[in-house]
Amino acid sequence: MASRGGLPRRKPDLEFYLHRVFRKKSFRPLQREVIAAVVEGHDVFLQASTSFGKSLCFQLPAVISHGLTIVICPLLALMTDQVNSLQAIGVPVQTINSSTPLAERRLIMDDMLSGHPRTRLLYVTPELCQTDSFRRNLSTVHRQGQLTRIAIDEAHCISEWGHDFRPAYQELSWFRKNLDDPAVPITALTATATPRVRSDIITILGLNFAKLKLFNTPSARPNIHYEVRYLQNYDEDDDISPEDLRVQDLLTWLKAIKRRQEARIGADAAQRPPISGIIYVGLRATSEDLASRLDSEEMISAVAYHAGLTSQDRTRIQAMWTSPQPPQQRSDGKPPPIFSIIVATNAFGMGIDNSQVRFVVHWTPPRSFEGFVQESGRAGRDGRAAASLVYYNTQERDRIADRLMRDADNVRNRGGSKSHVAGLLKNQMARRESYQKVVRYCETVTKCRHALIKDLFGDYELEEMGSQQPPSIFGGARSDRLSPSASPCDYACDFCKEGSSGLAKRKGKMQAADALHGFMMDQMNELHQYYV
Ligand SMILES: Nc1ncnc2c1ncn2[C@@H]1O[C@H](COP(=O)(O)OP(=O)(O)OP(=O)(O)O)[C@@H](O)[C@H]1O
Repeated sequence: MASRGGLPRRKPDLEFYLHRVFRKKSFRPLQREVIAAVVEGHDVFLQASTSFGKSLCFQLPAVISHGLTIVICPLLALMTDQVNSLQAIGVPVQTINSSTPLAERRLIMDDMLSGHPRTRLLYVTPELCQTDSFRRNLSTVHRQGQLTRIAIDEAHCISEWGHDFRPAYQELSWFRKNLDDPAVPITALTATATPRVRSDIITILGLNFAKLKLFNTPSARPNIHYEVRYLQNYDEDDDISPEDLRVQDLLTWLKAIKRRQEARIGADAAQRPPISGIIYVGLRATSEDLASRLDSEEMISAVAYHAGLTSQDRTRIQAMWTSPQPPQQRSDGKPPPIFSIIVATNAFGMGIDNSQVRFVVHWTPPRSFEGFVQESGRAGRDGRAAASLVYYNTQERDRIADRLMRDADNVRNRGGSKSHVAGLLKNQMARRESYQKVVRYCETVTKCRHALIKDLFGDYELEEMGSQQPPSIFGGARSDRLSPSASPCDYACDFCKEGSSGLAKRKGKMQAADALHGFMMDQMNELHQYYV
């Protein structure tokens, strides 16, 4: 493990820059080790949960080093966020993207090619890196000895097996092939990558195995209690709709939390800021309906968030969310809420930072396992106890599987060159495989959910590749190495709390629950037909 002792003799004082430039008190676990490896000039692969503080792992080295660090970022909003916060603390940073005026581009390029650039970090899109003129300029900066390193954010976008495949990312292979003698070190960062995606990142970017340092945080977060809430399948004769059933169940769960809080802190409970939670739903309409329904409850303040809102509304909700206000009397005369809930589609997430989210609920099974890990990981970023709930029944399972199947049909019927269609189909297949993992996660009642997440995500393979993890009571240990009586997650999941038979009994509410095996086989066969 890299440590203070592992740094070169005249090692930079990382803490000094952390305090002085970035105004942070201390490194988060593992951050220092990653930064030290980057500063030492290694190729670095970092897979760390949302809000780990991955950006600091290339920003701080860029501030310490001479020369220019190029940062590749897939989203304008992410880029702007990071650039604004760096500018606010006085770091010389620039960005070239679709909205950069020509005159400003010229100034940035002039500085870049000056032989001693003032700019320390230059944020660009992967598409810009494909252009001949930018590549020529980068080669010049490299020949001048001023290209210090390349940081590739959201590196999973490189892989067709990933959930956010972006073809321009694949062309980033140009860096390693062309910027050699000496090779420019590359730092690849992602929150979510399956073993196949990881392997694509390492191979396509040409990361040097001899000099590569790998780091990861466990995909399952130790402070999150993972639970699947099984719902009975709906029958037309039922007098309660699936939606009502879920709302009822959620309200019961929230009321239990409220009671526990009142028992713990008594009358002070009303003075506390509300408990924050996110409910992820599949459709904009559901987000609107559910938010207004929950908001009508006295103990809840709820708001909808989706891509159909105006940008002013989205900004207002994000601001409210990132800096929660103390309890206030509401305009309708209701007492201050105990819970503040955002009912969101997956448009809500990236770059939105609230470390105090206490629960994340998936209203229906998530469509991808990577998405699930990322979204549930928005709970408990402050390290305190939090919960992840997934509502599940086999009807919802099959409905989503059908939708994914239709997506694959659409891709096939869309036409285009053979290789283009093959690439898209590969991506569709990856999506289906990812969804199968969601199904496996939800339907397994014989294993700790933390261990299951790590299995399904391939954490153990990273361990075997020598990846460093932050110290944790169980973060690096294989569950099957523990004694059979111990709870691998310290009772932070429904399996470890209720035991296999308790869980199986709850799952038994779904008729046809035993159809998992058949479902998996059908899915595999269909996938195979598509791919061949
Ligand atoms: N050592 C630290 N101490 C305190 N705050 C930190 C530290 N490192 C990073 N942060 C803060 O944590 C927040 C999340 O950081 P960052 O955006 O880099 O996370 P990330 O790992 O890139 O997450 P995501 O996957 O969501 O992009 C930021 O507000 C950042 O300023």
